[in-house]
Amino acid sequence: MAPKINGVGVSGEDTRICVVMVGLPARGKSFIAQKAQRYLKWLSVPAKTFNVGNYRRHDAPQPTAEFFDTTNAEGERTRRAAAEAAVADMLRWFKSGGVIGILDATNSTKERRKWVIDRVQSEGVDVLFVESKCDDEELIMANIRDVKTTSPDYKGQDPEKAALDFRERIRNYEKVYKSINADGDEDDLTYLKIMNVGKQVIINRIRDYLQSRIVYYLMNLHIRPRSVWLSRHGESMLNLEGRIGGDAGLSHRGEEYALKLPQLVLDSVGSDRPLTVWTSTLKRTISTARHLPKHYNQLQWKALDELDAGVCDGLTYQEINDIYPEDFQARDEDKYNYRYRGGESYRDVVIRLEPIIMELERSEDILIISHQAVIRCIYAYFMQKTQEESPWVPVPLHTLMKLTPRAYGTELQTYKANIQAVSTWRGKGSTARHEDPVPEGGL
Ligand SMILES: O=P(O)(O)OC[C@H]1O[C@@](CO)(OP(=O)(O)O)[C@@H](O)[C@@H]1O
Repeated sequence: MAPKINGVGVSGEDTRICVVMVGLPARGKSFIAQKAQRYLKWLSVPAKTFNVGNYRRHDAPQPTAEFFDTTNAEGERTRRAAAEAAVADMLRWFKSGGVIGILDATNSTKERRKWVIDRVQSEGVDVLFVESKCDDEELIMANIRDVKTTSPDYKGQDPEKAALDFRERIRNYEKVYKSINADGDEDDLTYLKIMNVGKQVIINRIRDYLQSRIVYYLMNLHIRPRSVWLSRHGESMLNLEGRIGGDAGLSHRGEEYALKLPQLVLDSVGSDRPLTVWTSTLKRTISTARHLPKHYNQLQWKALDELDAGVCDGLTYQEINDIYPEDFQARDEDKYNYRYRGGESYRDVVIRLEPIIMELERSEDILIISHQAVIRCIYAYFMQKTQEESPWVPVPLHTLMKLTPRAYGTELQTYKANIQAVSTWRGKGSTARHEDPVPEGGL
């Protein structure tokens, strides 16, 4: 079946792309590869990263810098074998239905790039090179700090010695590194060159829809420190009744949350640095945001409105089960894909949230005040939740969540307002108005 992105089949029955990372060590290649994989999987595009370093570690678990000297024949052989094993695995994975394979390695010479093209294209897979070039010392240093503390190559070693060795390794790569098309003879390659993580980009010969989607996403990434805060609206009058959807105002306790939110945010931000606030267009989120400081910019997004329950809007789960028992059961069986009659599925919500994610990636500090289903979808993007898990993640009312992107994942902190609220979480099969207790996990 043709893969689908944003609900549209991508061009051709068998679009398969090998995204080949290029660049010196400590240039954020793995960060970019991981993010691209996460984004694509969130959009239901089968994507997988093949990290050549992981293959190399089988034979050379903790090599010193001289292993990476190109005059070291043994090192060269081992590295070549690791690249071959990674690409062979990737090609097998493509045969089993993979769509975007990401080859995470330095691929820093023209010869290596030529080899990858020959190997991969002969199997009918297109190649998109993504080079991360960086001469910003601060960024490089941050990456070196990260590597020396997190890389299995230096596990158990003195961090300072590790940093020195890693710098030496980089120098060995620098001796042979050629930026893509630096000599003008790689002009026929399809590539995206990102300088200093987004300050400048060069795009060459991007061919199809899916390639341009990947490129557009990567162009919007930045690595300046920032966080994203998520909160549901305060408890609503319909939440009290256990009714879904609608456009009700806040309950008394919901109003209390709205009043407490500015302090909760301030405690979490740790300074009066302003945030940009995004709400949905529904009353309950706008009311929740209304006591936030005036110097916070506020924006309403239709895309942040709650999952549309169609004919079930305003009903309790018990009423849905009574009137549409087959629908109730179908939703429990496949909650991600179930679309309410005349309404939406979680999959539909992810599709309409895609521009929000893109905008989030471009932005600095943002506070989003939205709804249970929408927050689950955004949370799934940052925390890599599967489609089976995400529609069931508990997202309690009156709780602020802070997500901070880090090199290899997202850090989560939660802040409880300590204002009571009903539970709107519902377990499989249940028709309870307010199910309690709510399982651990999520917020
Ligand atoms: O997908 P489920 O678990 O039904 O949760 C979504 C539901 O959560 C609710 C509350 O029950 O969201 P919210 O109060 O955040 O607007 C409903 O409006 C919505 O239909």
